This record gives sequence, structure tokens and C-alpha cells, in this order.
Amino acid sequence: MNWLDYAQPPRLELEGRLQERALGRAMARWVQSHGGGAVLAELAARAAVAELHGDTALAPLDGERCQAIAGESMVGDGRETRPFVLDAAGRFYLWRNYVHECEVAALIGERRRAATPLPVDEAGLAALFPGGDPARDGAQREAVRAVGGRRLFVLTGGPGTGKTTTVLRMLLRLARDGIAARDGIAVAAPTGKAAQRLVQSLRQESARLREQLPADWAPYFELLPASEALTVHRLLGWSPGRQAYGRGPDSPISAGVVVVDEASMLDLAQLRALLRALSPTATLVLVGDADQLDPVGAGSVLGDLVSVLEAQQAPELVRLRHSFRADSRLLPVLEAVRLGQAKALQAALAAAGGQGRAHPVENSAELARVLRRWADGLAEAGSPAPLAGDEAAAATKALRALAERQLLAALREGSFGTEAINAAIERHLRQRWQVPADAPWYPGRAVMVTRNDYGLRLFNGDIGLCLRGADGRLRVWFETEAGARAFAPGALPAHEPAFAITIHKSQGSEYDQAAVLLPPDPEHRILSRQLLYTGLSRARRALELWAPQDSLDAALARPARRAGGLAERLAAAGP
Ligand SMILES: Nc1ncnc2c1ncn2[C@@H]1O[C@H](COP(=O)(O)OP(=O)(O)OP(=O)(O)O)[C@@H](O)[C@H]1O
Repeated sequence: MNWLDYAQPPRLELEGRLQERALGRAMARWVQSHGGGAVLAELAARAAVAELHGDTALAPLDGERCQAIAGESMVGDGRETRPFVLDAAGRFYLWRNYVHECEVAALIGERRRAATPLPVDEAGLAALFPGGDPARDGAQREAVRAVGGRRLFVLTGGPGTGKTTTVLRMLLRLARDGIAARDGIAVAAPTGKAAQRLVQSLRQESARLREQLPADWAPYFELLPASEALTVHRLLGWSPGRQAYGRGPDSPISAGVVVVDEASMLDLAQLRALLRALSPTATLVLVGDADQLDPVGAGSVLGDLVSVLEAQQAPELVRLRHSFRADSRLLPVLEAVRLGQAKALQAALAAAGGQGRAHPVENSAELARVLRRWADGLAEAGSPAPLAGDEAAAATKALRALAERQLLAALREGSFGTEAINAAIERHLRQRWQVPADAPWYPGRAVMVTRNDYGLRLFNGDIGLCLRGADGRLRVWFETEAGARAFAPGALPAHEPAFAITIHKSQGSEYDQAAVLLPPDPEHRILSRQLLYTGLSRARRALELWAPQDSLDAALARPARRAGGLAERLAAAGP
């Protein structure tokens, strides 16, 4: 491995302590074989493992350790290329993470300084919010007002606060300003599913708004991206052969406005690549919920950016706070989690009545009990009847019924993980529905696609339901924008059972009712406020929290901001 190569972090998707130890040992050996001392070898190993956990650096070292590595030739202060960097604050970096942080901070600083705010046409703004109420949509209007003439804009807010609704109006405003007409608009999201959802929501909302606006707005609607849902990877022209992005400073993305939704999923390396690939005059709009989980890769860029912009009361940031969700009884639950307040969470759950329940699931026996109740709920609906009449319409109905309730678990592996839970639920359903043991597929089996298949237009995270057609054949149905589509089970891309999915995978989806299961070990490092918030905020109408108080307290107490120096660098790069 070439540690100086910071173009792309190594694809280390392995999890678990064994792999971590192996990586750490390999790194330590590499350091020692290149003449590094024991302290450096240990720090390098820890930094490599910390990167797997999402940290871009080690938390500042004490003076003694800084001293111990001061003379190491492999450690620099960032001015020259070295495998490791010890920055002025004592943070220890792998070279690429240091470079990425510095570049991201510098490019964001440049974009902020390059703003030439354009006043909004107030009549146009009022037209975009027909019959609006400033108490509810004031911040949305502010976002539309503030985006004009900016090269960077950040829109954050919890679920249902109208982020997509606002993005549409921001784009229409920019189109009217002439920006989009000249250079075009690109919208993307880190995952295929989120990108598809974004384009779909924009299209639905623009159909509604178009009817309410005067005819002279029509040309601006034509400029909205209506067709392809782009992942950030695709927007950047990722070439698997070259293992590099095609878009960069020499061949920038040809769009005057670039919107990236679900930006909480962007990692540091992706944001750097994106910033490098924008034309200098383009407007970048980052949209997401800064309180959600950090990305799989290293860094917590949206969280860092929002915290810095918020502290500076910067005009490039608008936080939407009013939720347009029909059900506001769950909002205090989310707010308590967001702020890490255990007592407020208990009170909010109690006040939510039947819509918010907590079960202290402390061990496998208790898990089996709540799982059985959950699986009974699924089984009672019965094995779905064969489709009749308009099969696609009937399948859509069945898929929507399936999406009404979802079990979300923090873990994937182990007895509290989705793999074991799915196996238990499937066993129960097979028994209740009398599915023959040798039939892998049966009506009512829910699966989730785990890899994007652009040819089939199925994306990682899409949920399908197996149903029997009138012809007696089993097919797996997916709800897509073009209506429900069916696939032979054998034709599906990689997939897994979906009666329970991880909280990580649930990002961007919503359910009427969600149950959220945390591991009973309060020491488990996956527990964090963001994890709990992300899980609970998937519920539209009712939620169940399956966790002992200790795990809950641990999650609430851990804001889980990752170690690194981006926030400090962003603040220093200033506007
Ligand atoms: N100003 C508004 N007036 C009335 N309804 C609104 C307004 N803004 C948003 N809504 C409604 O609130 C709901 C959520 O809006 P939207 O999908 O834009 O939110 P979001 O923040 O993108 O949601 P999420 O990310 O949780 O899916 C939609 O039904 C939308 O029509």
C-alpha cells in the first residue's frame, strides 16, 4: 500500500476487531520496517484503525508523545509530503486525511468568500410560497432569499421540515436569476436510492407548484433536472478501471448549480473530490440532516460544516425547524434525543402515549419475546394472496402495506443484529404460513437489494416483496417511480432479507411505525446519539424503542462527533 497516495482511501470495508487488529499490526510493521520507532508505530496503527471508525485524526496527543515522535523523518507538519502529519494542535494524521481536511477547508473558504449576494425579487419569492404562513415557512423563504449569488449554501433540518420542498424553490429562484439557464442544474445524492428519491420528490413537488404559479414561471421548470438520478460517484465520473474520478479541476462538472442531498452521508474524501470538480462559478447546495449518522467513510463533514456556520451565524446556512409532519407527538422525542436529554426523552415518550413505547430489552430472552410479538404482527396479516386483476396495482398496495412497519437494529451481526433477527422472523413466518422447508422464496418474503444495478434500475437499499402472480409464478416486486416492477427471484442483484434492516441502511427512508433495537451492552461503540436519532426519526406515526436504560443513556451521552480537525480548519478558513 502506498501511504502517500491520497487520491483515494483504501477500500477497507471489513469490520470487526480481528480485521482492525490485522490492519493495525500491518501498519505498525510498515512503520518499523521503514525505520520508525515504537511510539510512531503504535500511533500509526491507532490512526489507521481510527480511520476505519471514521476519525480523520487521533485526538490531540499529550506533550510527551509529541516529543517522542518529534524527530521521526516520516512525520511532518504538513508542509512537505510525509506519511504522517502532526499538526499544531497535536493531532496525528495519516497524510491523505490531513491533505483532505486542509483542501476542503480552503476550498470552502474560497467559495464562501466568492459570494456576491443577489437580492431576491420579493414578488417572485412570495409567488413561490402561495398562501404560505411565515411562522411555518419563514426559514424556507430565508433559504430561497439567501442562496442567490452564493457559491456554497447549506440547508439542514430534521425529517419532514421541507428540505426538498425548499430545494425546488431555491432552484426555481436560481433559474429565474439566469444561473441555471446558462450552465444547467445537477442533483445528486451519495446513494442511488437517495438520488432516486430526490429526483422523484422534486418531480412530484414541481408538478404541484407549477399549477399554482403564473405562466411566466413555466420556462424555469423546464430547467429542473427531471430524469436521471445521479449518485455523487457518477456525478464525479468515477471510473472503476482507473479507480479515479473523471471530474476534477481540469474537467469540471458542467453545471452551474449542483445540489447534493443527504449530505450527511458524504465523507471527507468525497467532499474534497466534489469541491475540486466544481466549476469556480458554480453554486454548491448541500442538503441534509446534520443530526443524522455520520457517513460510512471518514469524517463528519456536514456536521462540522453546520456547527461552524451556525456558530458564525453565517448567511450560507439555513436550518429548517418546523416539521410539516402530520404527527407532531413524536417531535419532542426526537428533540430530546438530538439534545441528548434522557429525562426529556422519557417524558416525551410518556406524553406520546401509544405512539411512543419503550421496552427494556436487556437479553436474548427478552429480545425473543418482543421479536415474537413483532413477527406475529407480520404473520397475522397472512401469507399474501396471489395477485389478481391489475397485478402492478395490487403489488403496489402490498408493498405499501409492507412499508408501514419496519424493524431497525443498530447491529448487523450477533444475536442482536439484523442477520439473526431476519433468520428468526423468517423461521416464524415459514412456520405460521406453512412454507415448505425447501422453498427459498415464498409470498410475503421481503428482501433488500444490497448493490446498485443500473441496468435493472435497482439500487442498494431498495426493498422488494415476493408475491405469487395469477400465473402461479413467484416474482419479487419493487415500487419504482414508473410503477411496481417485477423480477424473477434469480434475476435480482445481491440482496438479503429485509424484515429487519440496520439503522444505517434505513437512512433516507420512512415508515408509519418503526421499532428501534439497540445492543444491550452500554459499552458498545456503535451507540451514539446520532444513531438513535436516525433510527427514531424514521417513524412517521409510531415508534418503539427496544433498549435497556443503560444502552439508551450511553447512546444519549455520546454525541459521536468524530476526531479530526476539520471544524477548526473551517472556522480558521473563515468566510
Ligand atoms: N411550506 C410548506 N407548506 C406546506 N407544506 C409543506 C411546506 N414545506 C414542506 N411541506 C410538506 O411537508 C412534507 C415534507 O416535505 P419535504 O419532503 O420537502 O421534507 P424533507 O425535509 O425533504 O423530508 P425528509 O428529508 O424527511 O424526507 C411534504 O409533504 C411537503 O409537501
